[in-house]
Amino acid sequence: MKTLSILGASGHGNVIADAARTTGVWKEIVFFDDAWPLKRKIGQSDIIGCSKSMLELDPNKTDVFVAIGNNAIRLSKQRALEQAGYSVASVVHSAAIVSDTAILGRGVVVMAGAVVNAGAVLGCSVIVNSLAVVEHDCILADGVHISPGARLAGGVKVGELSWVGIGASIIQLKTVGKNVTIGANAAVVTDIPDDVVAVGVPAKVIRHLCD
Ligand SMILES: CC(=O)SCCNC(=O)CCNC(=O)[C@H](O)C(C)(C)COP(=O)(O)OP(=O)(O)OC[C@H]1O[C@@H](n2cnc3c(N)ncnc32)[C@H](O)[C@@H]1OP(=O)(O)O
Repeated sequence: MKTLSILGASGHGNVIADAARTTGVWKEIVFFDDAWPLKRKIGQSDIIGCSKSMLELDPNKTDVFVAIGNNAIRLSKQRALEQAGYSVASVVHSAAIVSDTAILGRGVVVMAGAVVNAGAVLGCSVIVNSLAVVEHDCILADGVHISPGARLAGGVKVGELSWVGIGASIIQLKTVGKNVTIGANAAVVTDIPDDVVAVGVPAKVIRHLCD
């Protein structure tokens, strides 16, 4: 059994460690964070070094995981670790439901109570947070975060680095573009273009991020 080394000793990281423990896949879970050595413990786990010292680990003895909430930073750190030869794990909480026909990329986490249904395809570094629902045939690109309790109906597509806020809903077959933020509790009933913030019921664009 390998160790799981998690980059990012945040609340999010602590939840990922909890999820990883339920799987029984790793013999121990340790953290790396730039708050080390001032901060040395998170939850049940030790923080044993900073982000630089993580690159001294033997890739044969550890899997790695990036637990950073910011989608762009998480994805870029994951790609850097992969380029350095590390194996990036995916973590599926034992109380999540993931269809055998769903496809999960590297560095995905599916938290407690979440459902990922048949034919869904999740890219790398995707977060499916607690109690979120990703229905059949959804396609989530790299670096997407589906927040707690958000629900994506069948065949929804979400572009790279987009964030679907807590409790939001997206009706079937709609497409959310790249680098989009969908606000908490929004109801998405139309396609949403790239690089915008959309909120409300029904969701409307309130900001263009490239302006
Ligand atoms: C485990 C975890 O914790 S995972 C994290 C889960 N967290 C979330 O999902 C948070 C989602 N974030 C939001 O909903 C935020 O409000 C955002 C990102 C949509 C907007 O945040 P900001 O850019 O700071 O916008 P700001 O707060 O300035 O609001 C701008 C306007 O939009 C409105 N607004 C903001 N969010 C929403 C929303 N979810 N629904 C409806 N209206 C909203 C505001 O009332 C404000 O309206 P006004 O101009 O008439 O006063």
